[in-house]
Amino acid sequence: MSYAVKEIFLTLQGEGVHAGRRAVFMRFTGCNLWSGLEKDRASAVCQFCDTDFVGMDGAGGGRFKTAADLAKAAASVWGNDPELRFIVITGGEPMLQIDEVLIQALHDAGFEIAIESNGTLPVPRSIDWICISPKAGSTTVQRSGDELKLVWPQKGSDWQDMAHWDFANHLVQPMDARGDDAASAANLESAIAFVQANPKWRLSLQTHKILGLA
Ligand SMILES: C[S@@+](CC[C@H](N)C(=O)[O-])C[C@H]1O[C@@H](n2cnc3c(N)ncnc32)[C@H](O)[C@@H]1O
Ligand SMILES: Nc1nc2[nH]cc(C(=O)O)c2c(=O)[nH]1
Ligand code: SF4
Ligand SMILES: [Mg+2]
Repeated sequence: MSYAVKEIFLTLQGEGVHAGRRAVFMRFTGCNLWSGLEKDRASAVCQFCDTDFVGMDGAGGGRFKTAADLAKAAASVWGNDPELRFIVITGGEPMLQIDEVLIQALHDAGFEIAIESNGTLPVPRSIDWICISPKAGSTTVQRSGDELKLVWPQKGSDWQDMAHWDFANHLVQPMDARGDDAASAANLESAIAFVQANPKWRLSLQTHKILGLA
């Protein structure tokens, strides 16, 4: 199988438990909860997405024929130092494309692998760090992992039920209202109040946006 990749870039992981860590980001094309086209946003299952995952035209993007080719591209973005290689696989929805062959190729290249997934498809435990971000209106089948990251607020999401799923870390991340600063500020305030009331949950900020990183 081949892989459709939007972009591959070096940055710091902005979100969650690994925030601040040097990471290669590999963003796969396509999602099962939104086409990625603005004309479809209002009718999509997931309507708040902050990401362009359409096409293969980003930096380092393209169609990769083999897992080995893709792992080689990721290694070259990391640079020469083989130490502490860390890759975050995201999208779009990366589980539409990731397979064991790719996971093995990235491990062979020395990467510790993290994933950002909406949890609608099972995620293999061969991935080292599983972050699931459930979306209201979809069925989360992947109910275990390292990090549950709930975008907040989300009408129709049952966080009390989620708290019983098998995750090591529980985070709430304020919804970026994409240009509506007042709404973003209200979402942040609401997320802080939620954490103040529910000590099982921690705040995750999108620090890359604060820092002006990709
Ligand atoms: C773009 S998604 C790609 C991975 C996967 N499809 C998912 O939803 O988890 C990456 C992360 O950004 C979060 N996210 C997307 N739009 C957001 C927004 N407007 N505000 C805050 N977080 C957002 C998602 O919930 C997810 O945790
Ligand atoms: N720096 C940075 N950190 C991130 N963490 C999760 C992201 C994502 O889009 O999946 C993301 C992203 O797009 N950039
Ligand atoms: S599931 Fe993830 S990639 Fe898909 S539209 Fe929602 S936030 Fe964006
Ligand atoms: Mg992002």
